Amino acid sequence: MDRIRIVGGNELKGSIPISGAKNAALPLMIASLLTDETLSLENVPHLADVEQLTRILGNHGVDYSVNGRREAQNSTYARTVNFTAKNIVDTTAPYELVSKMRASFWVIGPLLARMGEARVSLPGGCAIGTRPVDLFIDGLRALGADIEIEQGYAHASAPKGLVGNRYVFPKVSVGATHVLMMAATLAHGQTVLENAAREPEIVNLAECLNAMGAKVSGAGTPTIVIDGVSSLSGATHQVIPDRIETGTYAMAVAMTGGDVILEGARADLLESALETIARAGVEITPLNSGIRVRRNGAGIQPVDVTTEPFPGFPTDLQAQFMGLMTRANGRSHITETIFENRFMHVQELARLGAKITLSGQTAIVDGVQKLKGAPVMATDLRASVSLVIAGLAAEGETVVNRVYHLDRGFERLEEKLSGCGATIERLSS
Ligand SMILES: CC(=O)N[C@H]1[C@@H](OP(=O)(O)OP(=O)(O)OC[C@H]2O[C@@H](n3ccc(=O)[nH]c3=O)[C@H](O)[C@@H]2O)O[C@H](CO)[C@@H](O)[C@@H]1O
Ligand SMILES: C=C(OP(=O)(O)O)C(=O)O
Repeated sequence: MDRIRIVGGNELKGSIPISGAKNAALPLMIASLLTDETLSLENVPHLADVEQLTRILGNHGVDYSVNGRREAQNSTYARTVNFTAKNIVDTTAPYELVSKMRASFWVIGPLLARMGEARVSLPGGCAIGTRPVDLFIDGLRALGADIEIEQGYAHASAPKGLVGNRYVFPKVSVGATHVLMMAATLAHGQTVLENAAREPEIVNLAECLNAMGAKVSGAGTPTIVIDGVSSLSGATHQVIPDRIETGTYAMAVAMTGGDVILEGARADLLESALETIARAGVEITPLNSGIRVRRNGAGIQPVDVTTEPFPGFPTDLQAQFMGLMTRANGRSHITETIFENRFMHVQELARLGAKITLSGQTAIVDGVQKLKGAPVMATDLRASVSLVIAGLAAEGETVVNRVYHLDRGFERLEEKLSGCGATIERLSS
C-alpha cells in the first residue's frame, strides 16, 4: 500500500494548478445516463473516484473515451472525457461497485427517469457519519416512484414515468438535490425543489442539464424549478475548478508560509473559506488567472469556525483548517454541523503534537509552537490531507499511511506540493 513521506519545514513558493472538481465531475458523469447522445466533459480530474464511477457507468452500458492533452503552461492534465449511454444495458448498480463510493448511489435518479426502473445498492463512501438516503427516497416518491428497500438495495420503479411535484427538503442535501434535479428533467410537468442545496457543483450540473436541453432555473438559490422535457441531447460542458482542493492548498501555504499562485482557482467558489483563512493572517489576492496566497513572517492567528451548507464554511475543509489551527497563536473552536463523525483526524493530529479536545460537535484547538513528525494514518479523504498540511510544518519526517483515501480526491498531490518546494514523496510498496 502506498504511503506519503514528508519532511516538514519548507516554505511553499511558486504555483499550483487547480484540477477540475471531483464533486462536480461525479454528478456530471452520472448525467450522461439521461441521454443516448454523447456528453463531453472538459477538465475531468484523474482520480480514483472518477475511475470507479467510470466502471459503474460502464456496467450500465456507458461507453467512454479520453482525449488527454498536456497543458504546456502549467503542466496540468485537463482531460476531456466523452460519455455515451446509447443503450442502458443494465439498471442494477451492484453492491461490489456502489459500496466503494457514496456518489455512485446517485445513478438511481437518471436510471429511474430514463428507464422507469433502477435497482441500486445502498452506498458507501467516507465513514464520516451514518449518511442515510431517506431524502432521496422521499423525494423520488414525491415524483411518483415506488421504492422498496430490500436486502441492501433500493428497488425503484416508475413504469409510466416520473411526474413533476413540489418537494421541500427537510434538510439541505447536496446529493439528494443533484438526484432530484436530474430525475425531474425527464418527468411529466413541473417540479419545484425547495430548501435545495446551493453548492457551486449544483449550479455546474444545472448548466450542463440545460445545455442538454433541460429546463432548469433557480440553481444556486434554495428554490429550483424544473420543467420536464421528453428527451435530452448530448452536450459539451466544463467541470468547475475544485474549490476544496483550492482551499486545501491555500491552507497549506498558510501553514508553511510562502507565496503561491493557485492557477485556475476561482475565488467566488469559496468566499467564506478564503475570508476565514485571511482572518488567520494570510494575504489572499484574487487574480484573473487564479488566487495568490501569501504569508510572510507573521504567525497564524486563531479563528473560530462552524461548518455550514454553501455559502457557509464547507465541511470538506474542516479537517484542513484544524490542521492549520494546530499552529495558531492561541485557542480556536471548530464546530462540525454537517456530519456527526467527522473528527477522526483529531487523534492523528495529536500524534504530531497537536493539542485538541472534543466537546460534542466542537473541537477546541490550542495552538502549539512546534509539531513533530510521526507516522500517521489517513482515515478519510479530507482527514488525510489535514495530516499532510500538518506534516508540511512538522519538524522531521511524517509518513501518511493509507494513501488510497487521498487518491480519491487529490490529483498528483505530491507532485503539486514538491513543485513548490515541499519535501514530499510517494513511497510505493
Ligand atoms: C460526492 C460529493 O459531492 N460529496 C459531498 C456531498 O456529500 P453528500 O451529498 O453525501 O452530503 P449531503 O449534503 O447529502 O449531506 C448533508 C447531511 O444530510 C444528511 N442526509 C443526506 C441525505 C439523506 O438522504 N439524508 C440525510 O440525513 C447527511 O447524513 C448529512 O448529515 O456533500 C457533502 C456536504 O457538503 C460533502 O461533504 C461531500 O464531499
Ligand atoms: C466526503 C467526501 O466524499 P464522499 O461524499 O464521496 O464520501 C468528500 O469529498 O470530502
